[in-house]
Amino acid sequence: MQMEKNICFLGAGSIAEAMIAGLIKKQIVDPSNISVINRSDKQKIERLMKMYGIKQPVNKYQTISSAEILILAVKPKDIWEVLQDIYPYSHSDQLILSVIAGVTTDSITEAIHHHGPVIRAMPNTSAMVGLSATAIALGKYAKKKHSEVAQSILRAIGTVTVVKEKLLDAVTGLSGSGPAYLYYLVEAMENAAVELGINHKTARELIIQTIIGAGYMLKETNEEPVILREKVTSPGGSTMAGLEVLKEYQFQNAIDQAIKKATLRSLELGKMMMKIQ
Ligand SMILES: NC(=O)C1=CN([C@@H]2O[C@H](COP(=O)(O)OP(=O)(O)OC[C@H]3O[C@@H](n4cnc5c(N)ncnc54)[C@H](O)[C@@H]3O)[C@@H](O)[C@H]2O)C=CC1
Ligand SMILES: O=C(O)[C@@H]1CCC=N1
Repeated sequence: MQMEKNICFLGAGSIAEAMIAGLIKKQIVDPSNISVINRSDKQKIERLMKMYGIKQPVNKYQTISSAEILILAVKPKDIWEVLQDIYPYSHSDQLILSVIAGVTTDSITEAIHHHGPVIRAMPNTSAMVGLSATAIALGKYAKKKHSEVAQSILRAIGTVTVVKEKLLDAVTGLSGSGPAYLYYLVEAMENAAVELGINHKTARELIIQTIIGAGYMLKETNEEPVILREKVTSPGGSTMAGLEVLKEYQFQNAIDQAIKKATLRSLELGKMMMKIQ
């Protein structure tokens, strides 16, 4: 059943577009109930209107005040300006759903000057193909019914897991940024493959299927990754030789540090937002 709610996106970047595409493709919301406000880039809005049939707001502030759900999808550096601009038109009957890294529900609540429900989400760019791993956390005024609405919106772009808000920065470092770590790995695998004489197209096909296959193995077999790894690794074989090099270069330590640094950065982004206030 379609959700009969007016949704207004603030920010029309890649995450907003992925969400719009998912909501329409899965018929969760009728395009006529979606509007998008972007600071600049008229062409982008026109493309979104043409592609998805969404509405162009005639009056920005009327659109904001009549929306039942406001989705905040600008970069962290722009959120303070957005909240300053919209707070006189936002009200406590609206659900505010933010996908912005680092920015806490408390700081949003403080900036909008009312006690309406705020939910913070961290999706990832696999949202574009409906496969985001999204985590959400409820702000102090959000209830179960708001969580259900947020989850039905976010399920349009993949899976949704509810976590405590204090974990969302770690989620950002883990699964928000996670696709970038995997793409970085793919870049390295491709370079090595080409140097070894495999053509680029073949290398790409083999790597994609390897990643999909490993992902499915983890999901379908429920085996621990260490067990799956051991099953690939014959004693004295080629995998063991490869893994020894990864150990020598402290691969696991590098991943550990990357996730922790990304988590810290997410926290810093949130604190910067507090300082702007
Ligand atoms: N790209 C990613 O992998 C993920 C991003 N996020 C979060 O989603 C948010 C958006 O990210 P992207 O979509 O990648 O960014 P983006 O840069 O593609 O899009 C942001 C959009 O906001 C618009 N904008 C800026 N100021 C505005 C204002 N005052 N009013 C209206 N629109 C304004 C910009 O013109 C731009 O189109 C970020 O806060 C990011 O932390 C969350 C999860 C994953
Ligand atoms: O890099 C960023 O800040 C955003 C948050 C998670 C993925 N991209």
